[in-house]
Amino acid sequence: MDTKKILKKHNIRPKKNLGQNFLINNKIAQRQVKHADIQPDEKILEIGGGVGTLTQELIKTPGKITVIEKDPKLHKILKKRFGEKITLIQGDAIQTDYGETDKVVANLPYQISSEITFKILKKPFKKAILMYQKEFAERMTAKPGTKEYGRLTVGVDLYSNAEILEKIPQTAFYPQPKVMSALVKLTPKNPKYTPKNQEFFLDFTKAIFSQRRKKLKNAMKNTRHMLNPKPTKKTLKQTIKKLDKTTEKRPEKLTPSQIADCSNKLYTEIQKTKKQ
Ligand SMILES: C[S@@+](CC[C@H](N)C(=O)[O-])C[C@H]1O[C@@H](n2cnc3c(N)ncnc32)[C@H](O)[C@@H]1O
Repeated sequence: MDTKKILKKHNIRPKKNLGQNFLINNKIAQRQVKHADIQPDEKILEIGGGVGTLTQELIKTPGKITVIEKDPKLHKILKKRFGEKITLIQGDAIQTDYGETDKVVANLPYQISSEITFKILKKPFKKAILMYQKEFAERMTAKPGTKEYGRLTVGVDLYSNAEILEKIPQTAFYPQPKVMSALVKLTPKNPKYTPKNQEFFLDFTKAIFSQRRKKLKNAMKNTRHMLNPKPTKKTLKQTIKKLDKTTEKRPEKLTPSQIADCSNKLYTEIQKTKKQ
């Protein structure tokens, strides 16, 4: 069914604060669902159902579809359109415990891109096909040494391989967003090493990228207070010595593996001093 017609019929005025840029191009929704390659009985989660443009494609697959929608008015429309065919949750996807899921397919409300991405990544999943603002997608998939490379890249890389599938023009949405979008595929990865403490790693990454143009050793010294557990000055000095040449580089030039190595070594040293 035509998205604009449904919006008109229900007198929906798109809400900016809920990121309501509705997809009006069914072909894109179809491609998005095809990318997800949904198998019988797989648990599929859609975040932000809107008036159901993507949902109407998802229900054609053999998956078990769960849709979360925050806006009560849109929730009502989805209930009327899809009834028993889907599990429908009215609520905030950030706060809601949506249980286990195999695949996530969504045109995300862009203001929660970061928070919802990490929520997805931190739980077991097989694949996610997600629409983001193009700039955000480029930061997720950036290479070290580029201006887009940063803590988002490194954080996402810890859990998954991220790939831009296609760039999507503003005309695919109503109302048209100011910037282009991009469809991204996330697949979980088996890390070569597991950072001992993932939250520590994410804090460490945030800390050092707040000083991305300083040498790592100085960035680490300047941001000691941002870490939990916080290393003593002595522990930090010892770790920097052990890390040797890596700490002479700028954070923006380090690969995700090098950053994880630094974070792991620091975390291990902190644990050692705690035991003493
Ligand atoms: C970009 S629109 C996509 C709508 C629809 N899936 C489509 O493709 O046209 C984002 C949707 O997410 C909903 N939304 C915004 N914040 C949300 C949140 N925190 N939790 C769940 N849904 C949210 C909005 O109301 C809106 O329907």
